[in-house]
Amino acid sequence: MRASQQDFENAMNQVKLLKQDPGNQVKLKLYALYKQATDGPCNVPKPGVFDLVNKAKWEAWNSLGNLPKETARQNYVDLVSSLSPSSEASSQGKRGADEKVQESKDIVVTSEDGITKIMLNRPAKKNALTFEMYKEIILTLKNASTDNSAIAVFTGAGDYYCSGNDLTNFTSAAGGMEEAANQGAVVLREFVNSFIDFPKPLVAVVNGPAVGIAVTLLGLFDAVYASDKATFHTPFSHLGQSPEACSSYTFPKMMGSAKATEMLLFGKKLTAREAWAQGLVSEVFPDSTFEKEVWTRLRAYAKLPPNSMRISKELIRNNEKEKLHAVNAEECTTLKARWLSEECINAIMNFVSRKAKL
Ligand SMILES: CCCCCC/C=C/C(=O)SCCNC(=O)CCNC(=O)[C@H](O)C(C)(C)COP(=O)(O)OP(=O)(O)OC[C@H]1O[C@@H](n2cnc3c(N)ncnc32)[C@H](O)[C@@H]1OP(=O)(O)O
Repeated sequence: MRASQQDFENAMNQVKLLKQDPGNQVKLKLYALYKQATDGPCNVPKPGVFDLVNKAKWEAWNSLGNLPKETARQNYVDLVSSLSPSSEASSQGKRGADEKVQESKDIVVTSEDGITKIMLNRPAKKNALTFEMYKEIILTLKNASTDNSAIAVFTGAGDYYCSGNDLTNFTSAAGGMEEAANQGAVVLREFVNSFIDFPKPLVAVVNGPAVGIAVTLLGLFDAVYASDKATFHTPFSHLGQSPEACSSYTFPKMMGSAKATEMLLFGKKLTAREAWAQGLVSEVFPDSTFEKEVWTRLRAYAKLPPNSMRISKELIRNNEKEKLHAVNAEECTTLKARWLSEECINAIMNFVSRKAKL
């Protein structure tokens, strides 16, 4: 049966009630189907190269070609019903001891042997962080701070630990670049705050290369174990951006300003051993025995008295907490302006159009 105009309007209202952001790709698809169903095939000129958001919307609409209005209306209704509360609920997962505690495509959270393991699971994109992943991690850390685990551990699936921020986060955002930058700064601030405030020992198991925010965040971890295949790269100047995750404070403090400058201003990539020598990494392991050695050690650490570990962490972190929050706020304000700069837009466009890689 074909969707009626009433079904279409109901679906439009349903979209406004979605509790979970369906993600940029779905939002673009919804936009395109809506335009096709109401105006027919794309009939407006292609926006300019710097008008990233409207260009992405135009491309999504234009890609529907001569799809009939009725089919677009039906596809819109079908897409909205696939995002209905029942499917939203199923992506939330269940909680419990020694089992998968959160089921999501890109972040897999398990709890076993007193360890909450948070695995970035987008290996085809080198575990680049989408807006949705930032939000999921905020929720995951909130849950992990009160669950029955003793420690929390981040790692990556596949050959990378994480290639940092997904550079298409801004190019595919619906709603304008300025709006995306505003929202990005709010999400980033909350995301970094959740690391500053996390009350239990937080460990990174860096299984491969780490880029951008995946590196800067390490300054807020309590221990960082790295495979000798891992590298640490913060190419902020290459991207027209500036440091985040409190690294403008933690890196100079940890490694001295001369070494921090090489990383944060000049984008020098460090090997795992160099990162260890700078104090960013606790210990480096041969890749062949990395997983076995590290997880055996972490299982032993997770048996230590949890309250004692939490209280000791609190003593250490409390000396710095206020400062870290202030640095985070300032870095987010600075980055928001950077994201709207020509330097940054050009760098992202070059990556998206495959002209530049690190
Ligand atoms: C709430 C917002 C907060 C923002 C905080 C600010 C954070 C800043 C940063 O993190 S800056 C760092 C950003 N990251 C990068 O600049 C890395 C870009 N990626 C690369 O240079 C390369 O992909 C690589 C060196 C990581 C890996 O190269 P290679 O081994 O040759 O693999 P591919 O390039 O073919 O990658 C495979 C596949 O993954 C996609 N991809 C990889 N990284 C990213 C990324 N960061 N963003 C988006 N997509 C990424 C890549 O495009 C390929 O996709 P494809 O197969 O072509 O569809």
